[in-house]
Amino acid sequence: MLYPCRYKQWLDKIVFIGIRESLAYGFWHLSFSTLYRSTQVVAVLLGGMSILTGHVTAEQLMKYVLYCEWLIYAAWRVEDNLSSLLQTVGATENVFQLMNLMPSDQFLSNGMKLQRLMGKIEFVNVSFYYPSRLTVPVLEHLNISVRAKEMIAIVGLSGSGKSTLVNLLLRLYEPTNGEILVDGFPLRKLDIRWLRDKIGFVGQEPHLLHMDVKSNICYGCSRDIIQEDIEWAAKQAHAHEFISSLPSGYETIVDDCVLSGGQKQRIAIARAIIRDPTILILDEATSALDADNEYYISRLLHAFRNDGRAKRTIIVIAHSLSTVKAADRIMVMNSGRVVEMGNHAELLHKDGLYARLVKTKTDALG
Ligand SMILES: Nc1ncnc2c1ncn2[C@@H]1O[C@H](COP(=O)(O)OP(=O)(O)OP(=O)(O)O)[C@@H](O)[C@H]1O
Repeated sequence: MLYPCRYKQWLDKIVFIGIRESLAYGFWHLSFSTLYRSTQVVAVLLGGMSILTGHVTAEQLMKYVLYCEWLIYAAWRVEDNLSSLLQTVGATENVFQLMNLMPSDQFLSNGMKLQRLMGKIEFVNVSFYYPSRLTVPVLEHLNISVRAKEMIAIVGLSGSGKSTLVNLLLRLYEPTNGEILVDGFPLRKLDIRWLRDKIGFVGQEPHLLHMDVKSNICYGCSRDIIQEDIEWAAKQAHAHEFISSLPSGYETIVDDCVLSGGQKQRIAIARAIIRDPTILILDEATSALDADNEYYISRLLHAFRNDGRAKRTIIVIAHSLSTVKAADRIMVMNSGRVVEMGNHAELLHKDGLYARLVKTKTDALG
């Protein structure tokens, strides 16, 4: 009941401010119009009498009325502009407050940069609560070890903590307890920019920026990229064909509303693999793909797994059996804990949660 109550309080506040603003505007316009019109009436009445008595000429009266009108109109405009100016000053203050915010500590401190990242990942007794929900444990005493160049699939019921685990690995949050190690070094001691540069991440809802496809694919990539690299990445992600059919091919301007969910996901996958990351993380990155494209992406993961040169550590949160089967090991999560670990055949044989997930939804596990 806490959230609806707070929401209502804010709505009431907005309504109160809105009513006050409308009343103030109404009062101001009423008084100004009254003053404006009555000035004209008084001027014409008094001026008319003065013309009759011969004190002023009709021409002088007309000039007087016109000057008054201009003056009042100008005063009105000044007031209008002044109130816009005050609103702008208020908004600018907020913008400056945001600009003055300091980056978080992890960006300010210079952490370690390893000579070569191998991609070994360990979670040692990691527990985690989101700062906004300190009473609900999301991960509890997690102990995981992912070997360098291993492909791990994470499956589990919705809300079991799969994305949270990835958020911790990306250091978007710090574990409440325990330690995450990368190549044996504590994650919090590594240079976060350097580490993120070595990680390719595709999230559940990838965002495209309003620029051409080419720039969207190489966005955030620190090495020099040529057109062949971009096309190679797009081909790997099975995006080349649809990109080539766009009006200007790789130069077509796109954004979030122009492409379908599956097309955006394929561009995001191309964006992740063009960086040649040591660690590739896919969080439900194929959820919007049709069966054909899903199959091709799982083949790509297969290729990464089997080709010695392309091998990298891959963590994939997936809902599809074809992707999950491509993994060396499958990690099954339930209520923030790892409840099963093994390959597809071993887990089926175990007849636990994984087997149940496979049985209930033959091709949907995440
Ligand atoms: N930013 C957040 N603040 C508070 N609680 C959160 C936040 N993000 C997730 N949670 C909670 O943490 C729990 C785990 O969420 P998480 O997204 O990690 O699960 P998931 O297994 O990835 O689920 P799904 O498969 O539906 O994506 C859920 O109960 C969720 O409500």
